[in-house]
Order: sequence, then C-alpha cells, then structure tokens
Amino acid sequence: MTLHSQDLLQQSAYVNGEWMPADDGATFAVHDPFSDEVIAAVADLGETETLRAVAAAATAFPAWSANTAGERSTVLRRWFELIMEHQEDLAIIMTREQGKPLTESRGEVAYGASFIEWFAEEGKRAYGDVIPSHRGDARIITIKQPVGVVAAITPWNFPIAMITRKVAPALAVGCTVVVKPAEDTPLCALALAFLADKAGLPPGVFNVVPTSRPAEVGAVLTHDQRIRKLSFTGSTATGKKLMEQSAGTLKKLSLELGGNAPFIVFNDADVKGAVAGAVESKYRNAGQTCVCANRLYVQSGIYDEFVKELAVAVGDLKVGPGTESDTDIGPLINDAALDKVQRLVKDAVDKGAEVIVGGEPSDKGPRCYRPTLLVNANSRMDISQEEVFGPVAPIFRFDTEEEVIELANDTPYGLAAYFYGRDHARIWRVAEALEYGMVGINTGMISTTLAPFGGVKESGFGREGSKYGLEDYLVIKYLCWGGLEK
Ligand SMILES: NC(=O)C1=CN([C@@H]2O[C@H](COP(=O)(O)OP(=O)(O)OC[C@H]3O[C@@H](n4cnc5c(N)ncnc54)[C@H](OP(=O)(O)O)[C@@H]3O)[C@@H](O)[C@H]2O)C=CC1
Ligand SMILES: O=C(O)CCCC(=O)O
Repeated sequence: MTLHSQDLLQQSAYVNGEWMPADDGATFAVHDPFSDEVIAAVADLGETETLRAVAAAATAFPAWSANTAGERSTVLRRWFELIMEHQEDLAIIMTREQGKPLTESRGEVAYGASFIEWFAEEGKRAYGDVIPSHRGDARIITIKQPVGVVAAITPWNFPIAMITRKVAPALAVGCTVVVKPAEDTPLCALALAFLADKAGLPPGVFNVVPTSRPAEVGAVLTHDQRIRKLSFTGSTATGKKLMEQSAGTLKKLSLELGGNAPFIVFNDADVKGAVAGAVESKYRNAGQTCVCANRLYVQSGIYDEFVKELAVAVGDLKVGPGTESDTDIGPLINDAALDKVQRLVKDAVDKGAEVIVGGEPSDKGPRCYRPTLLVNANSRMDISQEEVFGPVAPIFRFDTEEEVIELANDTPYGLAAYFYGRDHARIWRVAEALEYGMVGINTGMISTTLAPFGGVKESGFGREGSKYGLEDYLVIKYLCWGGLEK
C-alpha cells in the first residue's frame, strides 16, 4: 500500500507510548476484502500484553486527569488537525482493510475526527452544580470526575469513527483508554495511535491492543478492576456476553449493539426524497451499518410508484473495489458476512419474496453482493427479525398507521427508525410511538457528532456524540459541606 506518509502504516501494538510486538512475536494477517491480498501482519497480543496496557493506562490516569480540560483540549485539537492533514492516507488505509468506497472512507475520516474536535471543546463544560441545601449550615455541591481507565472494544464497519466516538469524550474529561480494535481492521486504529503520539498524548493515555483472540483480551478488559468503564460497539450477542463478564467488577457500561431499523413510507411522502433517503440509509457501507434501514414498509397508495423508482436507483448502484472512484458498493467484510446475506435472501425467497433487483453475489470480487431489492416480504422471513448487514432491502406493504407501528416495534431491537410523510400530526404521533433511540423523519441520514447516538431495548444503552456523550465517561460526586457558620 503506497501512502504519502508511509509511517501511518503501523503493524506493532501501541502500549505505553511505545510500538511493541507480541511477546512471542506472533502476528495475524490483515486482508483486503476485495482482492484477498494480505496487506499487513499485525502484532497479535494476548492476556499478558493486555495487562501491561491496562497497567500503563492506570499509571497514566492521575497525571492526565489532573490536567485542566483546556490543557487536554490543546492536545486533542492537535490530534484532530493531524487526522485531517492525513485524511487521504487514512482513507486509503480504511478502504484497503475495510472495503468501503474511498469517498465514504474520506467522509468517515472527517466524521471520526469531528468527535475529537467536538469533545476537545465539550470537555471544558463538564459542569457540576450547587444544589439548594436541606440545612442552613450546609451546602450541597456536585462535581463531575472522570470515571477512570476505559476499555473500548470496537467493530470493523467504522474503523475510525467508532474509536474516536468513544475515545474523544473519555480523553477530554481525563480518562485514559485501552482500545481493542476489530481483527479485520486494526490498521486504522494503529494509524490513529501514530497520530495521537505525534499530537503529544502522553504515554499510557491511549493504548491499542490488536489481537486475533478477542475472547482472551476481552476477558482481561472485563475482569480487571482497574478498568472502570467498558464501551462496546458490535453485535448484541457479544454485548450481552461482555455485560455478564463485567458484572463481577460492576463496570460502568455503554453498549451500542445491533439494530433492525424500519424505514416507513406513508402515502403523503415525497417519493423522490424517500427513494433518495432509502438508498442513503440502506446501501452506504454496503449495508454494513447498525443504523441501516433493514425493513422498508411502504403504504399501499404509494407502493407501486415508490418500488418502481427505488428499483431504478438501486439498479444504478455500481459494485466494485472501493479504490475506484465510481464504486458505490464495495465488498462485504468477510466470508461470514457474505454467507449471512445469502442465507437471509434464500430464506426470504423460500417464504415468498420476489427478487426485483440483484439477489445474488456479484462477479466483481469474491465478497461482493449485488445491491438487492425484495418485494412481497412478510414477517415470517428471518430478514424481518435479523440485521442483514448487507446491501439487501426487503419491502413490506402496509395499509394503516396502527398496523405499521406494530410491525416496526415488533423486534427486540431499538436503535434507529425512519419514516417519510408530510402530515404534522402524524409525524408527532409516529415519532413518539416508535420504540427506538433515534428516529429519522424525512431523512435517511441521522449520524452527526452533534446528536446523541444510541439505542433502547436490546440495541443497548448509553449515548455517543453530543453533550450527552460526555456523561458516559463521568461520575458525579456529591459533596455535603456542613458546619458552616450562619
Ligand atoms: N452495532 C454495530 O455497529 C455492529 C453490529 N454488528 C453485527 O454483528 C454481526 C457480527 O459481526 P461481528 O464482527 O462478528 O461482531 P462482534 O460483536 O463479534 O464484534 C465486534 C467487536 O467485538 C469483538 N469481540 C468479539 N467477541 C468478543 C469477546 N468474546 N470478547 C471481547 N471482544 C469480542 C470483535 O473482535 P474481532 O473482530 O476480533 O472478532 C470486535 O472487536 C454483524 O453481522 C452485525 O449484524 C457487527 C459490527 C458492528
Ligand atoms: O454501525 C455503527 O455502529 C456505526 C454507525 C455509524 C454512524 O452512522 O455513526
């Protein structure tokens, strides 16, 4: 891989401000999911090295948290600037290890950096309170303090933004962090560490432990008492496991888990807007986003027009390598992801769905799947309950608002939902009735640093981004100051 700054391509782990191999010298291969080329051999850490990273973070915590928010902000600001200076290189690394088109990678680098920029400032606003007292001779004061050492376990679908969305607020308020990136995408995490080091983050404040043994490293990060908070993005199954494992040390948790987003189009919707929103929501990152539309519900009166226009738009999407400028849909991350998509499409077809676009792997590359539209979808199909995490949209027809709300909420998940319509009374009713942490109204794109990202039900808890994202890394301390003279 050729970069302007070849130094960004780090393959060692970053612990206590140093680049280190695994103790036994072991490495694991990182593949380009489009070409299958091995693009790196990354240090494969285990329990011993992870304990070292936790110790480094614990040692660094007192000094880092003793800085003023302004002092921390200066370093974070520098980190943000370095990331943006290296946006193109970082985008190339991301596209090579993750597969998404370069334009999306560039967008993610900027999106990821924006969390650092935002929290560098917001960290200065971790205000406490003075509360009207219960006694004349006492005062009630609250202060907010950093929770302590944080572990972040992150997924492969947004290999920069899912790290910065956790690490930026943590560092801004004075926590230190150990990150375990996904095995498929450790290079972005290591490039971030390289730039963090350049920006002047002191040793031990930010550590990256790549591994091919997530359970072994995860056991350390959940069992170690020195870690006071775990922030995880990934599947609901793994999130539940990590929550159980964290019970022994009662860690504070943020869990951003799977979704099953309904995308509802009412009869009075702007069809062109709804089609554009569906394409944006469903097909970005080849459908590998936890907030991707997973089920499209279209009201009978607008059904034919919407389906016809959406089929044209989906048919125009181009599959290919992320490195080519006209690619819309890159490869899926790995073989398991492709198997899951194929299984869900087959199950849907077996239960009566009709493929009107795509419906099969693409011949462009080994893990490429053609953008797909299925009609005649129904609730018996696995795809109505399972996150497809691929470029496949099943379309369900509905008649009444009441019916579609029931269908939309009939899932254990509650991350994102979307709907299109013009009637203001209904917009309020539907927005309030959807059991989701985030609702897009007449838009398919809801993600921004400025808004609280997070779910309800089995999509987890905690909020990332916005002023609320800071709270997840803070604890409130109550000071009762008595004995005051009247
Ligand atoms: N909410 C979201 O954004 C995401 C949702 N998903 C959903 O999950 C499905 C499966 O994807 P997958 O990548 O397997 O998701 P996982 O939840 O398994 O992976 C997410 C992160 O957790 C790590 N991990 C896995 N098992 C453990 C463990 N026992 N202890 C500690 N860490 C662990 C992974 O490491 P490693 O990479 O080494 O396995 C990765 O860093 C997808 O098809 C999608 O439906 C997936 C990713 C993101
Ligand atoms: O899939 C995820 O968990 C990340 C969502 C990316 C975003 O839109 O912020």
